[in-house]
Amino acid sequence: MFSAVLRGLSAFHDSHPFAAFATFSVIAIGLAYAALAEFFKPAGLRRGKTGRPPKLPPGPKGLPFLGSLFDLKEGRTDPEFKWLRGLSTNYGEMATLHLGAKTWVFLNSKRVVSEIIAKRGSATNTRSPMPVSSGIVSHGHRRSLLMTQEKWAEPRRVMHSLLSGSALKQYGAWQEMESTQMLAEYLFKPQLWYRHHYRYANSVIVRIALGERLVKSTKELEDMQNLVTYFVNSVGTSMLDWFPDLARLPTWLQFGRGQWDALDRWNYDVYSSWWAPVRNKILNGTAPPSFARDTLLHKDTKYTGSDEDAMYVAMQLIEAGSDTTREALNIMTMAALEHPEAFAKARADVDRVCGTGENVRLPMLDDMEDLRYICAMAKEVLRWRAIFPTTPDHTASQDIDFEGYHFPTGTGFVINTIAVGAECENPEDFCPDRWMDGHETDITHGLWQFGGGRRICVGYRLAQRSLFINIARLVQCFNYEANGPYNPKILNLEATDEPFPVKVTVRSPAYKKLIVAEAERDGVLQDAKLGREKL
Ligand code: HEM
Repeated sequence: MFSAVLRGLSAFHDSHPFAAFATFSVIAIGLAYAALAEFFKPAGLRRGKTGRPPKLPPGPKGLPFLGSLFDLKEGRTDPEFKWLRGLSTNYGEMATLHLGAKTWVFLNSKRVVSEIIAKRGSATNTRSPMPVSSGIVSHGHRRSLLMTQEKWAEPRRVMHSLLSGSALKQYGAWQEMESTQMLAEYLFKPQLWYRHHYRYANSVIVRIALGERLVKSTKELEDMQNLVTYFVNSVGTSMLDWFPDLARLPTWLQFGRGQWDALDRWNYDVYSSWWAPVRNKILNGTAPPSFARDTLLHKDTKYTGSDEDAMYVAMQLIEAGSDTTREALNIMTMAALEHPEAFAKARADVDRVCGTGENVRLPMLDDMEDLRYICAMAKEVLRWRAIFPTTPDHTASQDIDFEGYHFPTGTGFVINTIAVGAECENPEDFCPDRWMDGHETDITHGLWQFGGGRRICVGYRLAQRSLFINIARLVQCFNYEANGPYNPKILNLEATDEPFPVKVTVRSPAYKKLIVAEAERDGVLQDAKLGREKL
């Protein structure tokens, strides 16, 4: 039979050589396409561990092979986030997207986020492989944010002990002191308001992680901020991240590999320049208390990673902790320009608790229970303009059945924070009052901007306290007005220079006096007066 087919093909080739060539080519291309399509089939279209066929929510069809990759790229950078909003209006609470060899289900409502990310957290706590962003540009150590479950458990264990419970009390004093310095910097250099946000955020987390107050030049700080921006922008921009099997090819066949290796080297050098002096002091016994000294490099804590792992854990904490807090304070500034009525209400709340005139004092972290409008404002800042329009994927480590759907192992779940944040009345308005529900002091109650489940942001309590103390003090002491045209939807969060034009002035000479006195008492007045070259 087979030889008869061969004889027939041979005869066809002899009699019609051109037609035969065309036919064979079409067949070969078809077979190659089918083989590749099978090899790169998105995770959500495969059978999972139970062997049952998938049943997924609806979603855009996308292109062959690439799926909706182009839409995702544009959708996450559009200042209006129309595409991300559309996923909710067009497909409902869940929308399935095939992205290269991955399948991500976008969770568009609080209800499904709570069901999948929180209630089923033990089955949705890993991440899909990202060879570039969590491997190549991280010197093979992987970014904690993107680590898969097996790799992540150890760094998460040590980070957790650092950022919860009693440790927060100790950090509170540092947060208040750095915040006082920030107010003084606002006084002396109001035009650099955005840099003061970064110095504050960076200084707090550097002190926690490495034990010392920040002594870095503007250039070093900019390097660090740029590094984070490049890293964040590297996530999902390479085909290797969407087709992780391609990372098994020889490196010379991996398109664009050179630029990722260069980013890795830069990253490694910047990290080492921050880490090495601290490590040396720890080794020769002269280092002050810190997460690095007392946890990562301390023999009693049994941290199982290598020295280099420790560096990546400490430095990633600094990365994750400083840029986000800085960005949130920039969003607060935009809210002050756009919604002066909310700003005035917040100031009245602070004045009620901290007084005015002769008896005025700065708000402290202990005022949180009494300053609930400020707590609500911190939540609204994060809802109103999302720092992360989508969270990283929470990938299923087992098959999941939910409301008639069957999600196979390997399906990723992503919180669409734009759609979820718009589940309220007049979502475009900046309205802290919407959070005055008795849960103001619990920043994750009803708010998914820190992610959720077992991968919830390690630093959310620290971040909450930073936002609280700084929002309370800034609304109390300073006035904001626009200093030129701007677009309220474009925050330029990545900019190292002024992201939008703002004129900041101190509320009155009495507040100037208060800030100077407090900065002097905390011993940070001189630091605040220094030029930005060394702080
Ligand atoms: C406004 C401030 C912040 C926001 C909006 C934010 C947001 C997030 C989000 C969305 C995630 C992913 C969560 C998930 O996958 O469900 C995350 C993870 C993380 N965040 Fe934050 N974050 C902030 C501040 C901080 C701070 C201050 C620190 C450190 C001190 C920090 C450290 C981390 C780390 C280490 C992870 C990785 C957690 C893991 O994968 O297990 N973040 N953050």
